[in-house]
Amino acid sequence: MITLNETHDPALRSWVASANARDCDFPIQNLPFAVFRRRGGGEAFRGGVAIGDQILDMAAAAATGVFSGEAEDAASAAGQDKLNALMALGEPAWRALRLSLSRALREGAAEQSRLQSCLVPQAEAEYDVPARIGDYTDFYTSVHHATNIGKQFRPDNPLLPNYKWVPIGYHGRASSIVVSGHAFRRPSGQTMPPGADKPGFGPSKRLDIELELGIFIGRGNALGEAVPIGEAESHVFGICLLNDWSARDIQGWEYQPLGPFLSKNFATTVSPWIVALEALAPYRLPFSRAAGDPQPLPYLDSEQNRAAGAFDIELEVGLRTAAMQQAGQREASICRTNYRHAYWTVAQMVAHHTVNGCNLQAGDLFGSGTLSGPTLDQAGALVELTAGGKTPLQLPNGETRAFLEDGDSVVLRAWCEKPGASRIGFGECWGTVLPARA
Ligand SMILES: O=C(O)/C=C/C(=O)CC(=O)CC(=O)O
Ligand SMILES: [Ca+2]
Ligand SMILES: [Mg+2]
Repeated sequence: MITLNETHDPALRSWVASANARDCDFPIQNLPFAVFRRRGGGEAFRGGVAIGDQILDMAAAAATGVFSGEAEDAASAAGQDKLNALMALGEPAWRALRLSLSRALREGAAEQSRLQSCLVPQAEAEYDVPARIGDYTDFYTSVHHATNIGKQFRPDNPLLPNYKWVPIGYHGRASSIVVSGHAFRRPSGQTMPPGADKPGFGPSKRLDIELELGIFIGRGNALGEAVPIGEAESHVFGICLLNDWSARDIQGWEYQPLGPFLSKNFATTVSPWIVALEALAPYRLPFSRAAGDPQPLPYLDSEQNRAAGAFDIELEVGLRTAAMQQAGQREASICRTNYRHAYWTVAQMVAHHTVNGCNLQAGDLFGSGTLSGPTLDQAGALVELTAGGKTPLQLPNGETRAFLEDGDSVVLRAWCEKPGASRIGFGECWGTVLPARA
């Protein structure tokens, strides 16, 4: 059962005044984790918690002695240079730390005097990838994305017959996962142009985005032991934003029969902030199958998953070209959708990934898969939004885009909002395309 507790109370206010602003991503009800340091000072990276426009430095906060019991161990783990130790502690420790943080950051808290000096403005911070990611698995949980992109890659057979039975995924590459703000070079590779009789080589001409959420695994499972769906969420630390940059021309030529390879492993961008699963409790939704679709097999089905397996998370993609940036214009919104449209839930991903005995480890990352919604303006990739490049996007400054051009920056955003609960956000996930290496 998903239960709300005092940390979710929308009436709570923080002594960090900026956290009480109406559209703040990081009110006291959120309390997401990142790894950060002050920019340019040669400081060590350490864990921090977002509160308003500030970061509570967890290494400094733990040293003040304001945390006790289970929260004390969790607070020192949260101050390390990666969050793996905190992730490995498990759900009771995460809950204890969240409760202590919520109490210590509340208006009127006695801890204010000791924690005040542990705040670092987000405007002065830079971030690192928040965990040592041992393994990265990318799922394919939007049936709308699978159908749209399937029509382009496989016109005769867009949605393969396994889709509605198996939460499809592939093993991605962890080494090239970067944090928001990172610029990367356009990849070069082999492509087979339409009508050609042999492949060419060169910079990708169909560089794309994929709007995804990233799911960080907390406590792992032993090799050989499946995680039952009823316990799956206790292995999930939290959720971030993820952009799975994709070179569609390289993908189309290389992907059969083993799936994406060099078309996706040149860069994957994650947001610095990980929103704890507990913070998302007010935004849980029932999960069900449309009439006519098969019910999930028993190992992918539970009462809890049916009652509240899905999440109500609003998602948006913005594109800012080099010309827009030069003119001081903000990004143009190119897609707006919601995570509620996913065909498979987080719990089902964990249960499926481990059903054969595969062991997950603290800090492992799942991609949700591109989160396209049911209508085309809700598509989370350019290849869908532009019908494979045939109908380019018209940008407000008169430019058009079929696929990404050099100098383009893309930002992903997500937030949860509804009457009777506090709005919480995921911050931003930015990446910029640089020209291919000459
Ligand atoms: O349908 C295909 O052949 C490939 C689809 C993808 O691009 C794979 C992927 O990264 C999964 C996803 O983001 O949903
Ligand atoms: Ca993907
Ligand atoms: Mg990628």
